[in-house]
Order: sequence, then structure tokens, then C-alpha cells
Amino acid sequence: MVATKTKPPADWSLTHGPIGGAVNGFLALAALGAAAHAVDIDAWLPAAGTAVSAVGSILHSLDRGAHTPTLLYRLCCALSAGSWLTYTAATTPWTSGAFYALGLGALAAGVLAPWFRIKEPATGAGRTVRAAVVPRRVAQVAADWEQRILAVTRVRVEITDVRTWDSKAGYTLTGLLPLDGTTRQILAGASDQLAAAARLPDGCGVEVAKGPHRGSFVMHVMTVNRLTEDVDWHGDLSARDIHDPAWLGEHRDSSPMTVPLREESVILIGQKGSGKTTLLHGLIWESARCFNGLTAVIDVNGGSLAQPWLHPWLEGETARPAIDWVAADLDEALEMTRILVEMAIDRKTSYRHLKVQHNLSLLPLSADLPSYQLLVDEGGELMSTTSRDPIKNEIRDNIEELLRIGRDAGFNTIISALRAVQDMVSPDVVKQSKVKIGMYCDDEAELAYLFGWNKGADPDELAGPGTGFYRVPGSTVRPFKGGNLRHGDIARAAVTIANNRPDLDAAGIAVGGDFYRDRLQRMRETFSGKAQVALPTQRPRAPQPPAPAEQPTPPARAGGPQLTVLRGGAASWPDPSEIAAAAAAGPVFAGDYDLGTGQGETLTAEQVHDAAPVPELLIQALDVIGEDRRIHSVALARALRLEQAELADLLGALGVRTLPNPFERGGERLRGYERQHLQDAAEAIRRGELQVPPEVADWPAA
Ligand SMILES: Nc1ncnc2c1ncn2[C@@H]1O[C@H](COP(=O)(O)OP(=O)(O)OP(=O)(O)O)[C@@H](O)[C@H]1O
Repeated sequence: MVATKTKPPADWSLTHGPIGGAVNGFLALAALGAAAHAVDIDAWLPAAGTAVSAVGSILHSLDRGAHTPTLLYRLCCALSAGSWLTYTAATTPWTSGAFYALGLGALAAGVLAPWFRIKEPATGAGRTVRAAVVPRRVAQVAADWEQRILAVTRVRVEITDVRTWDSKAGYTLTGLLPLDGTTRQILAGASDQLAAAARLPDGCGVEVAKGPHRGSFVMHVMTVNRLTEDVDWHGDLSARDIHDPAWLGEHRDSSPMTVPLREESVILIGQKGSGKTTLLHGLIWESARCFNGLTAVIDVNGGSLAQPWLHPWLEGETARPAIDWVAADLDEALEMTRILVEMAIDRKTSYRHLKVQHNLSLLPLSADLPSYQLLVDEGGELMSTTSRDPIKNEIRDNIEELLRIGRDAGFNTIISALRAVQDMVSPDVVKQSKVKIGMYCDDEAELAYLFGWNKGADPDELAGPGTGFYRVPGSTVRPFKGGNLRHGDIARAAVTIANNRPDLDAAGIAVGGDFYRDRLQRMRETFSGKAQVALPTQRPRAPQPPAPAEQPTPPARAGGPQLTVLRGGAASWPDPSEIAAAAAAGPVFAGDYDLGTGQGETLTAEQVHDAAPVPELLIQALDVIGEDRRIHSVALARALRLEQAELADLLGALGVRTLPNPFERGGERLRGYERQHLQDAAEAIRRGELQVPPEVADWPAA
């Protein structure tokens, strides 16, 4: 393709431009010559005027920074015009020769003018005079930042625009880098220092991103920590195109945080309680609702990630599961990864004609030829480079091969691991996964393993579970808050997705053979193998007042007969008749299930063992809150001798979350918990509607 260059149109205006200038010059000199002749002035007057205009032309040219040829051109024009005027004053302008000479001179001056124009001082492409762009009220902000950037980085930038965010949580600066080859990476590497120099509040920071061209930059300055606020999950279940970016949350200026999934593999690192699982559910949602996308999950820790997505299918509500294939053990994972690699290789030949037909370099994906996203949860165990388990090693090799060869065929991986360390995820996997996400983590070295040092991933900027940093190709590292996707939302999504999602293409099914065809049967056996434990139908009694602070062990429940959680083996349990007799006599065990008086189902020993009392954590938490309606997380964590993240983890496991907005207590506005939510959780446990996870039941550890 030939690039076309557009010429500016000829300037015919009489006030400026080469044509107008020549015509003006001709007419003006002719008029002057005629007037001088009419009043019969002495020739020395135009001669003196010529000398003055020659000197003036030199001075003006020098003042405007004109080059020597331009200066000489302007001098020639002045001298020629003056000479013509002097000559006609001394003789007469009314001869054809005089007018021809004037006309030729004007024509020559006009034709040569474009080559000798005085150039405006170089302002560079897109360079704008700030005062013209930045409104006066923000000009001070721009000037301050120019000074600050100079002081911190020794780079002299020019801020050309300041835009306040709609959320009022900060502003975005657009600026120009100097012409000495400085890149925006220098600013990105100094974002921590810039945030400190700007005295931004804790949790707030500076992000440097691409500007309109390579010599520019955009700097997001956060002045209010929006990452502390909850972001609702979008809940959109309409069919998505895998080629479009997937929404996972928001940046701190409330703009959407999206990641590409068609060509890019994802690495997601997050410690326990960081919000990794929530984000993985988000990734499943966004991959599985594609009209041209399928999802598979490997979770060799029992497949808990996939369970809520399989639930409607297991319950018979849908004909097929929302997730196409789930491997909950090593054997299934091994076969699955082998087959996926074969499918990806096969697509290169089976569908080569489609690329030719559509004249595309990438396989055109559609509902008939869907992409396949393989999500590996807690991949650290499988992706570990130090494992000696041959099965794990083969699975890892297969996943790495898929990572290498799968892009064109639409086979991508989403690998999640607990930690960003070499033992858990090899540098090669980190490098090849172009979308990198690091959830809330206080270890800067781990974030650096993922993103590199001095790339702006400062843990101080994050605000607990659900927040993290991410980078997509061609962009800088940015903090974000993930959308808070809850299990209730998944149940609804699993039905819609299961009903609407595509099936694997015929060639893929042929490659998968019987093992692929029988996967649903094996998944059903795996996930519905265990008999579900029935909970007592009898309603337990209302919660009792919390134990006094100086008495950490929960008080015995007043009232009717109760059962207790029995630890240890069945051999160590008392005789059930003894329990029943003791229960009938009054309160016997602390924190127990109330079966009423002789009514309700008979519980098996296993059911008794599984039933959970209101955990110590809730009892103590309610005690600490007392009569108040709310409590700051920091105060509650301190009273319970927990880290805030641990408290969030434990209460989160019971479905109790901090309130979305900060509130005031003791003169401070912070986020925290609502007493009613804790009471609701206690009620749900008593009613048998909420299972107490072991980490909560075991708290506080002895
Ligand atoms: N996007 C979010 N917004 C608000 N809170 C969140 C978000 N993601 C997670 N959380 C909170 O953090 C808690 C832990 O989240 P999640 O289970 O996703 O973390 P995890 O890293 O997978 O931990 P675990 O391995 O223990 O399950 C949740 O109970 C929830 O309260």
C-alpha cells in the first residue's frame, strides 16, 4: 500500500500566504510608485526607506530565528522593492518595462516564499501549549507534577492535560516526554517514589500507562483508595465472543479491568484468602459463557472449584454441565492433558483449510469450533519444578506443551498457584503466560517474580482480599479490585451456561475418543459418589448470649437436651443412651445441637459428628461487638488476636464479609463488620443451614 501524503491547499487569502503576499506586494508597490510620481517626491526618500526596511528585515529575521537563506531572501525582497520604488520615483512608473519588472519580482518572491518561510518554533507532533489545554483551575496541579517528576526522576516532562475521574477518587495526567529519548518506563519505575513525593494517602498510588504516542505518557494518580470498596460482579450471562476482552473487575478510577483470553494464557497467583478462588470463578464465568468457548478444570484437590458449576447438572436440572470437563484426580488430569495436547495438534491439520478460506493467520473460532480454556487450580502442586512424582511431571509437561502450542488452535491455559516462587511455577510458565495476575500479597519479592522489579507492583497499594495487580500484553502493571462473585450467582450462571454453551467440534471429539465421551459419567461418579449428609430437620433454639470476655470457653446452653460434636473415633464415644439420658436431664455439653425432646430424625453417629455448634469465633466476635451495631475489622481482629486477613478468611468462610463502605467509629472511617451478619451466620449454623468449615471449627488452635 502506498502511503499518500496530503498537501495543504493553496492559500489565496490576501492577508497572508505566498500568493496573497505576492499580489499584495505588487499592488502596494504599484500604488506607492504612482503616488510618489504624482506628488513628485525626491528619489532619496524611497532610497532611505529601502535602507531602513533592509535593516528592519535583517533584525526581524534574526529575532524570529530565521536561517541564513531565509534572511537573505527577505533582504532581497526588501532591497528589490525599495530599488523599484526609488527608480520609479526618479523616473516614472508609467512604462510597461517598470510594470513587467514589478510583476516578475512579485511572482518570483511568491514562488520562492514557501522555501524561505520562517518556521514556527518546533513544537513536536501533538505538542500543545499547556496553557491552551489545561484549564486554569488544574494548571497548578499540572505545574506541581512537572516539578515533582523533575525532582524525583530528573526528567523534564510537560503535562498537557489533567482529567478528574468521575469517581472523584483521583485524576489522570497526560504528558509529553522530553525529546532526549526518555521513555515512560523511567516514570513507571519511579511510581512509588512519586506517590511518596506527592504525599498520597496509604493505599493510594501512581500508575504510569501508555499515552497517545510513544513520546507521551498517561499517569493515573489515585487520591482516595477505591480498592477498599466492593465491586459487584456484572452478572451478565449473555453469550460473549472469546475474541472480546473478559471483564474481571475495576481499576481504582472505576474503569473496567479486562483481560484478553483468545490468544493469551493466564497465570494467577494468590495466597489463601487473597480472593484467588473468586477471581477463578470469574474467569470460568467469562470463558464458559462464550458462544465460541468451552472450559475444562483441573483441580486435583477434590475439584471443589468446579463443584458449584456442576451442581445443577448433578441435581438433574440441566442435561450437561456448564464446564465441559473436570479432572479431580491425577489420573483424569493426566489423560485430559494428553488428549488436549493431541486435540490442539490435530486442529492445525484438520482445520487448516479454514485459515486459507478466511485468509487468517489464527484459526477462526466459532460455535462449531470453540476455544478450549484449561483452568488449573492450585497449579503449584502440578507445575512444581521440583516434584519427583512421574505422573505430576507428565501432567506438567503436557500443560507446558499446551501453553507453547495451543494459541493458534484456541487452546489456552489459566494456571493458578498459591505462591509466585520458582519451585511452584517455572520462570518459563510465567514468561509464556502473557496475562499475569497477582492477588493481594504482602511479599514484594513474589510480585516481582511475576511482574519484575520496579514495575510498580507495591503491596502497600492493595487493600486486602479481592485486590491485586495485573498486566496484559502492551500495558503496565495496574492494581485492580475483582468483581465480588458469590456462589449464589454461580448457581444461576451454571444453568444458563450449561443450556447455551457449544459442544466440542467433531474432530476434537474423534481425537478424544471414548475417554472424552465417557468423561461425564466419570465426573458424575466422582462428584456425586459421596452420600450427602442429612442435617437434622429439627430447628435448633435461638442463639444464647455470648460468653463473657474473661471466660473464653463458650457457656453451656441453657434449655433442653442437646448433642455435642464428638471428636475422636467412634470407639471413644459415650453410649448414645447415656447421651440421651443426660440430655433429657438438662444442658450437658457446650455449643451443641438441640434436638428438642425426643422429636426429629435419629442421627447416625456420623451425622452427630458432622453437626457443628456455633463456633467459638462467632461467639467471641459477638461478645466483642457487644451492644454496638458495627465494629471495625481492625478492632475485631485485634480483640481476637488475629491478623485482619486471617479474620476475613475465617469469617468469609462463614459468608460474613465486611460492609462495602467504611463507617465511623472512634473518629476513624474504616471498613468493618455488622453485628447482624454475625448473628445471621450463628442462626444459620444452629438451623443446620450452614456448615462450619474445619478451620473455623478449630479456632482458636490449642
Ligand atoms: N472481589 C472481592 N471483593 C470483596 N471480597 C472478596 C473478593 N474476593 C474475595 N473476597 C473475600 O475474601 C475471601 C476469600 O476469598 P477467596 O475464597 O476467593 O480466596 P482464596 O484466595 O481462594 O482463599 P481460599 O484458598 O482460602 O479459598 C472471601 O470470603 C471474600 O470475603
